[in-house]
Amino acid sequence: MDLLKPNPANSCPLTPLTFLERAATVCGESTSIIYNTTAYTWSQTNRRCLQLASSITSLGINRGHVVSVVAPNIPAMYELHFAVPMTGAVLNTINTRLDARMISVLLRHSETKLVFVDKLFLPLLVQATTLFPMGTQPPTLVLITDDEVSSSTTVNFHHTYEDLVKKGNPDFTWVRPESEWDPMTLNYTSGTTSSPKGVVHSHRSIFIITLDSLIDWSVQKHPVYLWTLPMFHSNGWSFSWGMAAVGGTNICLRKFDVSLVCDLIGRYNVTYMCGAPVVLNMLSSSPNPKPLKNPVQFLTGGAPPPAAVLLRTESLGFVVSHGYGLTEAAGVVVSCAWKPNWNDLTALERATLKARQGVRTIGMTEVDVVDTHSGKRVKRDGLTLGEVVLKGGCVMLGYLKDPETTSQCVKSDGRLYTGDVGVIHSDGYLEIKDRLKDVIISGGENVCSVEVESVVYMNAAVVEAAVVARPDEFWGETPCAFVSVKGGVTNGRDDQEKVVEKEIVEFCRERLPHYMVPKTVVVMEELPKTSTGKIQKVMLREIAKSMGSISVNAM
Ligand SMILES: Nc1ncnc2c1ncn2[C@@H]1O[C@H](COP(=O)(O)OP(=O)(O)OP(=O)(O)O)[C@@H](O)[C@H]1O
Repeated sequence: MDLLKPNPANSCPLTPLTFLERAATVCGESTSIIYNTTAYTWSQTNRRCLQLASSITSLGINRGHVVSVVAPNIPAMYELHFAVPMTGAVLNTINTRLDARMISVLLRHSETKLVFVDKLFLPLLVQATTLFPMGTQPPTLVLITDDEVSSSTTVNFHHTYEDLVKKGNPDFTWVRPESEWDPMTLNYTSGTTSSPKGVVHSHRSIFIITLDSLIDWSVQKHPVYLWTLPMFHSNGWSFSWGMAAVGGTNICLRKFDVSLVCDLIGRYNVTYMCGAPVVLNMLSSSPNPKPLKNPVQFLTGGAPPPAAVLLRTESLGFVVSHGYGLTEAAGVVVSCAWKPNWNDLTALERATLKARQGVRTIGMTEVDVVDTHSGKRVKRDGLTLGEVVLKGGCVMLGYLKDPETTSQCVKSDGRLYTGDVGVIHSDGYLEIKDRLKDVIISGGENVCSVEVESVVYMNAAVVEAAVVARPDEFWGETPCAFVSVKGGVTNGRDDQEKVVEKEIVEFCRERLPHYMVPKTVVVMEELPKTSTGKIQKVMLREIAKSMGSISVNAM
């Protein structure tokens, strides 16, 4: 046995890029991408990506260079997930909801050499490059044109996307990673809790998360996948490469719009889609939502889905799976693995179980909840709070140019500390209670905002809810709920708002211990969201802070 060592036949670097060539062989004539009137087959997608990769190489892009993309979920965005790493370069998909200043910061931080920009975002990109300091070379821009977008440009482009595809060599020998640890992607985090951090993943990590996610979600061969999750959000949780692995059809769309989404589901017989809970909320709280003709698998994650929202969405025919993950782990690494006997429970009981984040996916080595300081695991009693830690092959290489923050997160005990607070139930299932930074400490008691929110969401009038700390002279902090309600409230109608506030406080009093009940309720038209659609608690905390202490005001 001792003589048996890894050999060249089994040490080839793992990379998800090999899925594409296989898809072209196995299902070359099947549809790979549909977007408006454009449709490609897998052999066309393979050829287009090779041609594009060869053209990108001819622009001087080499191993380790960063190539960025600012585009919505259109075919070019999908193809670049293969074409860029096929040149040896690192793919950086930039959030299209960021402003010019932030985009400029990210382009400089990543030392981006080339940017592919969708026509709609061209003015933003041009503005971002004008913010480069004098003497700094801005990246080369490549324009992605689209008949759906009518915006004229005065910028003189040397390259357009389709020209690069056309000019490229279909027999290009793509650049394989020298090691599976070679960097493949760079993603800046959403910036929910701090400034965005540049997460770098290797080919190995993306290979593992892609296969792991397909298995965990039981994705069958030849699915029809609707792109409702932005591909820029943690690489679309790896399903861009995943669809090539299973020969799926990617239905692309520029923008999430409930009626368009419902139309596409029916038109193409969509079988799978993903999105944050906010997407579930939009689908299920639109006026007169129509039940689906055929069930659609929906994977949600990125934020805690309230049981009430799960219940509403499932009643329309969506089969919701719930996963937990973070950019630093490349996608979904914990999921609420469903047990057949849970099907016998009531709809509300099922939704409550499904709102728990669950257990590690098979690709992960360890997921636990530990005391942040000692690193020791907490009791499995569903009550003892601790920090969620992870270990597995899809944990990031680290934050770009930030070894200090990397070592604060990937600690010397070999685990990634997520900054999320959770409990482990006696059946071994994890439940996230909050982010460390969002826990409210009221009169010495820890109040987990997610728990209060899940109760507020059960109120039939509520569309969105977020609970944050309001500073208080007596209690230290008190829970303050921000809500938006069905039909909204008429601007300036204080009496209407007062009724909503009173009703929500009463509703919570009947269902929560006194110290957890929001002492303040603020009704808003719509809650502010981060660029990935998460409710922006930082901003709500500022508003709560500016309201001052209730205890003093009341005196
Ligand atoms: N199913 C889920 N339930 C509860 N929270 C979730 C779930 N999935 C993800 N999250 C939250 O989202 C976080 C990961 O989000 P992401 O990687 O997009 O960046 P971010 O944490 O929002 O931004 P930043 O790190 O810049 O503050 C997790 O750490 C967790 O707090």
